[in-house]
Amino acid sequence: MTTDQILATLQTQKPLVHCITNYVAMNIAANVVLAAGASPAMVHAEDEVADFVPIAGALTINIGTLSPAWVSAMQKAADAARAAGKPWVLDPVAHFATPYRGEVVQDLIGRGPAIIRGNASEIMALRGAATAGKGVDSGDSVADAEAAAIALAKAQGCVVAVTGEVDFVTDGTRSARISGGTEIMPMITAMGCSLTALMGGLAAVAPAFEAAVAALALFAEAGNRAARTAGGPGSFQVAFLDALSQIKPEDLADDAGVQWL
Ligand SMILES: Nc1ncnc2c1ncn2[C@@H]1O[C@H](COP(=O)(O)OP(=O)(O)OP(=O)(O)O)[C@@H](O)[C@H]1O
Ligand SMILES: Cc1ncsc1CCO
Ligand SMILES: [Mg+2]
Repeated sequence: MTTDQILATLQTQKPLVHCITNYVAMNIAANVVLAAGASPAMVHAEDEVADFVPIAGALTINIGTLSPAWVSAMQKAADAARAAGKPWVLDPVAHFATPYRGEVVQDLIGRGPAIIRGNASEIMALRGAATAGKGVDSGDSVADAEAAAIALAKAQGCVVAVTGEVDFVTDGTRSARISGGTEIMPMITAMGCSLTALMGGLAAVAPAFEAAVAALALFAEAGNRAARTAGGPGSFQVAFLDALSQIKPEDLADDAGVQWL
């Protein structure tokens, strides 16, 4: 499927996206999913996630503000997604920062995500590479993470998406680079978390590799448009949601900014 077909399908089907994300991201991630045309639900109680996953089109798990009850819910949700044949997307926020985060992420990877989406430092650290990242923000370039992304995709049999100035997506065999967006984007918290939620929505209606590329192309185009009017990070966030809601499938038909490798 092409990016314009994927966006058109999302907007017609309006898939329900089950998001387990962090306290920082919950509001903007839900608004991003809605602006693109899908339907978010932030559901993280351990007693209900396994019942919610089967009614959703896809699941996303972000470990940003984890704690034991949340981790248990993430594990149950991931297992339910696998059992129901629903794709799920993992966002390994700052997993290298503490042993607890690292152990949780390794456990979740073992539960079969369809896509792992992280910034360059997060993806490099998943392959044991030294990184300059300290917390949730990346300290490394995407170019330096490409080899790790390919190795990770091959080892886990999943799609890996690395974000930064120019994004990189790979399934271990095919790869793509996506350019666009603006340097204002990393100045707004939870843009990456929101992207992960949107990627889940697109993975509900398209194969994982194409869905990941489509999510990045959509973010790049919305970022380009918002940068034309924004005066800084505050107004950019508002302009970004407006732009995302105004992008039509045909606006992405030329695949501008996507380099298929
Ligand atoms: N310098 C940049 N120029 C253009 N776009 C960028 C730049 N940095 C990040 N982006 C875009 O911002 C979005 C979020 O990517 P980023 O790598 O900042 O995620 P992240 O570090 O996981 O964010 P967070 O943890 O705050 O949610 C992606 O769409 C990415 O393409
Ligand atoms: C700032 C922050 N802290 C934990 S999660 C999060 C959102 C960006 O990843
Ligand atoms: Mg992040």
